[in-house]
Amino acid sequence: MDPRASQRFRFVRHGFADGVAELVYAFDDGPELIERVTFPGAPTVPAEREAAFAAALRLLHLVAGVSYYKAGIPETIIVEGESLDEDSASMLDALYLHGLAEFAYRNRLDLRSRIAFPFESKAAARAPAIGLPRRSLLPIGGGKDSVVAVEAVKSIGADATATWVGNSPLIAECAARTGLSTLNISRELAPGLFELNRLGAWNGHIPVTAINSVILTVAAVLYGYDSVVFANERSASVATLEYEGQEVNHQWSKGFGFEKTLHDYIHTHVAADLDYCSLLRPWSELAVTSAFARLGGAYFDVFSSCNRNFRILGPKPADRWCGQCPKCHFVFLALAPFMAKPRLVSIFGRNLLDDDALAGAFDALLEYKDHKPFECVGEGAEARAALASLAERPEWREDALVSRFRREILPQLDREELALEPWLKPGASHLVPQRLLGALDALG
Ligand SMILES: CC(=O)N[C@H]1[C@@H](OP(=O)(O)OP(=O)(O)OC[C@H]2O[C@@H](n3ccc(=O)[nH]c3=O)[C@H](O)[C@@H]2O)O[C@H](CO)[C@@H](O)[C@@H]1O[C@H](C)C(=O)N[C@@H](C)C(=O)N[C@@H](CCC(=O)O)C(=O)O
Ligand SMILES: Nc1ncnc2c1ncn2[C@@H]1O[C@H](COP(=O)(O)OP(=O)(O)OP(=O)(O)O)[C@@H](O)[C@H]1O
Repeated sequence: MDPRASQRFRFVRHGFADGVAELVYAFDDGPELIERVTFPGAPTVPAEREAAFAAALRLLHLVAGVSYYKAGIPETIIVEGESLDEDSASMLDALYLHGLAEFAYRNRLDLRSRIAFPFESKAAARAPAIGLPRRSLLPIGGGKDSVVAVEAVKSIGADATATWVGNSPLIAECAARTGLSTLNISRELAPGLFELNRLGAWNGHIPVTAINSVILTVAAVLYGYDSVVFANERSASVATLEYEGQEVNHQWSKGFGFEKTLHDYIHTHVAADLDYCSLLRPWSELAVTSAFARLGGAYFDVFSSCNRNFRILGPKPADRWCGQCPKCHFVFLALAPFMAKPRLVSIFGRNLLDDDALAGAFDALLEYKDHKPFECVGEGAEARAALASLAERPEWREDALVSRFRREILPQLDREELALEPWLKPGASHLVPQRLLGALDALG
């Protein structure tokens, strides 16, 4: 079937048995697309958590549907067997619209009039507190951000479990290195999606952090944790570009807007005592790389931020760092001001700032003659501050791209806007609960 020609996207049903969540979708009356998420050693849900678990599972069905909806983007969305309240529908409208903004921009589609989740009731009853134990799930993505958050939580001795979704051996190695208890949740996308892709379905970026966030929300209720503590930095809230009045942010579901929406939604619709937050929210990318250089020594040989490692189907890099993608370029640049040069070069296998062929790639990171890449990279202004600081250091200033920056780009910039120090100061906004505020202090 051709999902592009479909009229309806259907949330068919969801269920949970033997630790496996089954999430079922379909276009029109076409074949069912079934995603499975496996929670290892799942306990029986205690009676006082049953309603919260059902609400979290339903939320997962609705949020994970974005992977499938995007294949056809039909006119009508149908949620079978239940009715949504207005808050749920508007939360989902926002997630699908903003989370698919890059997908829409790159495919030249306008989703603004198309995404409308149906709703019936005005408001749902508020979820009660369910006595969740005081311990945290800490998601691990294999890169520097989660390492920094983990080390901060460890520094205050809080009870926490390193948790990851998917079967990446690289993430497993990082999680083991934390020394915390671990939880690995498996996620199997519906095989039919890959077949639809092969046949020419719409494809592109989806808000995967939202999906991981809700998988961990289900896990928190199931196993008994009172907080899901992500490691999304302040810089993630800044849009990649603006187009026809709409912000397009590759990292939308890592941004503060989504964090606040999901935090509030979980409190009102899942469990009043389950917190969702990001420990790194006050900090820029440069503050995080500076903290990683300080706290992350035990992970230097196992971490990687290169997203090409995390493909399900596509080829993975031979080494931890492909050296070709914007994420490798940005992380190299953002670590350089804070790490001894030989150490940094040995992590990446070569000096990326001494390669003329990467001039255009680094220009985009600086937002010089181009917009920021569609990747998880920091703000153009912080990339410029990092490069300006290297331009003053004898060990870096003669390297090809630093020297080119000094000659060609630096003279066009306002030097007052190139200081590194302001980027190392925290912003005010965060949703970190009282119990974990000490971990926030540990990063300062
Ligand atoms: C690893 C990666 O970057 N994948 C993106 C890539 O996918 P590709 O086709 O090269 O290979 P696979 O990852 O094997 O995926 C195969 C197809 O499966 C579909 N799919 C996959 C995962 C999923 O959760 N939902 C899906 O629908 C999709 O059709 C794939 O083609 O390109 C795709 C198209 O642009 C992207 O959708 C893949 O992105 C993954 C969902 C992914 O995990 N990406 C993260 C690395 C990522 O982008 N993280 C962001 C977080 C931003 C946010 O707001 O959440 C970041 O770090 O900035
Ligand atoms: N497979 C995953 N399972 C669970 N959480 C994940 C997974 N991948 C990423 N995350 C979480 O999503 C958030 C954003 O991911 P991101 O890739 O920015 O972080 P990271 O891998 O820790 O650091 P880096 O920016 O160096 O890649 C982090 O909190 C991270 O822990």
